[in-house]
Amino acid sequence: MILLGVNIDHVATLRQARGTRYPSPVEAALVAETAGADLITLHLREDRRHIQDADVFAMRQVIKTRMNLEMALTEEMLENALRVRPDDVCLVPEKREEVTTEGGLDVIRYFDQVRDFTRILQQAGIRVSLFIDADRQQIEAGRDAGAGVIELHTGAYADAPHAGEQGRELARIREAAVFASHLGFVVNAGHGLNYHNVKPVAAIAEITELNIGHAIVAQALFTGFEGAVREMKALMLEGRRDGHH
Ligand SMILES: CC(=O)[C@@H](O)[C@H](O)COP(=O)(O)O
Ligand SMILES: NCC(=O)COP(=O)(O)O
Repeated sequence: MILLGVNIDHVATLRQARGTRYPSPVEAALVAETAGADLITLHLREDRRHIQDADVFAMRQVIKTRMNLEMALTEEMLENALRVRPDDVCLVPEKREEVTTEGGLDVIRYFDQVRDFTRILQQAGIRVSLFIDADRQQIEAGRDAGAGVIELHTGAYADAPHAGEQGRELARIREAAVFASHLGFVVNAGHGLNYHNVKPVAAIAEITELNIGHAIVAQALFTGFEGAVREMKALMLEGRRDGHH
């Protein structure tokens, strides 16, 4: 089984471009669920460049599957999460000047804070995922911090300039997924996945869930949002079933 988390951040990007009320990320989330999304992911960034606080609260009221809130390691976001009570929180690094999430959370460097946030969120009944690079030491630090889920950052794989580099990055992801799975983690993956590169990642049996957003929202411009979600889910299931690409 491989689950699809549809990240609806960039529906909000289009709305924020003009400050209108449309397109609605909430409407997109409901369409995505109808189209086969197993959960909805949204990233409330500190700079509110796309998802707004109101989107998070509205989403909480209507999502029928699972709500996965991505957030930075800040007190503000922790308070937010405890108010909203998403099903999952994914702790991600944030830098104001970044175009998109550049790397994984440095669990080793911020160990105490990761451990404390993880405990507080888990005590509130929220499952905690750590968005990390495919790195054994980071995975082990995540275990020591008490997290039960990791999401492997697939950006380096997605951005690889040629097949050789892409193959090496895929091998790193596969090894990390096997290692983390043996440690008892639920292993997810995401960032930069699209219709051309998703199948090899979906073929990794230790991966439970892929979080995909930008490519789906982009495809929706041409085929509609429902079709874009259905196509991505179909490719993922194909990749998993075939076990190859
Ligand atoms: C953490 C992650 O990989 C995604 O949520 C990504 O951050 C999408 O949001 P941005 O495109 O704003 O980075
Ligand atoms: N954590 C990855 C995510 O939620 C979506 O990332 P992207 O597909 O928008 O790059």
